[in-house]
Amino acid sequence: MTIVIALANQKGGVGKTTTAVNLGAGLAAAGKKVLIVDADAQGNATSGVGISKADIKEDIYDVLINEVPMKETIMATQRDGLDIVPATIQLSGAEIELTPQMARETRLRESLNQVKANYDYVLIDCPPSLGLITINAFTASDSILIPVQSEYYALEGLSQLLNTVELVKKHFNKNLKIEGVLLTMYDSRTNLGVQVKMKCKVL
Ligand SMILES: Nc1ncnc2c1ncn2[C@@H]1O[C@H](COP(=O)(O)OP(=O)(O)OP(=O)(O)O)[C@@H](O)[C@H]1O
Repeated sequence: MTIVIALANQKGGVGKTTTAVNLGAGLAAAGKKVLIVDADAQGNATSGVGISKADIKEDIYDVLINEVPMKETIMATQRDGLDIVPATIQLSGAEIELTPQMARETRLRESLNQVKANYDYVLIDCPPSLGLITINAFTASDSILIPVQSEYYALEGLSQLLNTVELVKKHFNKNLKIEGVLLTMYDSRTNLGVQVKMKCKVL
């Protein structure tokens, strides 16, 4: 059975993309079939797995807005077992374009449902916001892995993130779970690092 995990935190630069790419590559190296869905307009997961922007014909924007079947956007990477649905900067307009559309919260789930049986794991790299794209990711996922950077404002905004999870559970995906908090850029030699780790443990 396929496991779909969203990497999410509306704070920027906490390690969502780095985790998606490395977890994806690690799972593929362990013999699993993995699809990364790049849902961030910066397209860093796309370039992170070695895809050149010039080679992308259709991307996640076309899936969400133009209803292009996801299988037509999937690109193989150089690593066996690791595929990606790429993102480009055109995704930055998608939040606004999705707003008046029918089934705007469930579009990613519906398109993913057509391909996910081909994979053991699907990892969705979310943008640094709690907008419609992140809601689409939560609606399509079994669980959410929350990278938290070990820094001063690490836990700020986490309650908003958890509220969004509750709303998605209530309206679109009652089985959605929190996979866990992943502490990134942790330095055990600093008091701050140790304090953030303790706070994450009591969450
Ligand atoms: N575990 C880590 N240790 C050290 N540096 C890291 C780690 N994870 C990520 N970084 C670095 O932190 C920066 C931000 O990481 P990344 O792009 O993965 O974050 P992000 O949450 O996806 O960002 P955004 O919110 O902009 O999408 C990058 O320069 C990355 O190389």
